[in-house]
Amino acid sequence: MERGVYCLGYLGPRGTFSEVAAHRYCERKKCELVEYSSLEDILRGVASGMLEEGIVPVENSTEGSVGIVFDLLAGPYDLAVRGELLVPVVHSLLVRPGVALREIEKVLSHPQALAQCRGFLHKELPAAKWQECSSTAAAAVLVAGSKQPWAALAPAAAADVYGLEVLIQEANDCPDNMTRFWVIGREQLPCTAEVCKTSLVFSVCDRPGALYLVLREFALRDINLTRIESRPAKRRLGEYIFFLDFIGSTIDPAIQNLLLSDLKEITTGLKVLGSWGQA
Ligand SMILES: O=C(O)C(=O)C[C@]1(C(=O)O)C=C[C@@H](O)C=C1
Repeated sequence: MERGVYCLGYLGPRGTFSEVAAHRYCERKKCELVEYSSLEDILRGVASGMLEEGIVPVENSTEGSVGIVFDLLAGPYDLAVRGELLVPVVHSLLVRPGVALREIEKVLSHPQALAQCRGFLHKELPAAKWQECSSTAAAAVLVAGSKQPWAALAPAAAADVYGLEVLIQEANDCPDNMTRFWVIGREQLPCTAEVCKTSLVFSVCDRPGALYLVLREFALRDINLTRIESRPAKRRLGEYIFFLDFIGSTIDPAIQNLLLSDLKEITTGLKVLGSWGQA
């Protein structure tokens, strides 16, 4: 592939919500968009230097975190969070022209999308089977290429790309459905925006008050936390790592002191994922 100056990886094919996020991000810089069929491949592409950056979904307002991204950032890949974008997510039910709602036997989409439309599917298509695909647009491709009465949950814009029809405009259960995307690069960038966020992942000893002691450091400094979540440490059942986002930048000396000194002493492992301007 001929390489432009700046390659941004996203979850393809054309027509995904990730592509919407990628285009929004690229309004600010000239990008060459490179499509991938898995989030891990995007991170691997960034780590290997094939891509300058990748854009990945990390959190949805209905379904919560995209666990795989957090696991990969905490574990095998030493990558940096450099930005975030919030994208409104409206799932439409797409069919081949002429297919009616009562005929639909199977609904295809990304597992996040199926889950965000769970109520709609139970109510409107209780007998239809669900098939998970690598993305919403990948589901649209399969529906377009099949002779079966199938439907895809995908952005309405994917209908034009793949010659489908929008049967139901909005199938998501929550009207303000929104997904947060992170821009991932290799090195961390200094955040100088008016409001910065910083993300870290840490572990603590299994003893009373261990997590409290970490949170206390933030409370004492009047630092506002914006997200905290535990994920399995993948060693033993009941062992966790914690992901925490807060308002502040790693260029602030007080934050540097907190991360490099105070938190280091009361955690058993600490990795800063980066600072970026709040969306
Ligand atoms: O399949 C897509 O269109 C994507 O961009 C992926 C993805 C996700 O993984 O969360 C992005 C936004 C929506 O939450 C549903 C699916």
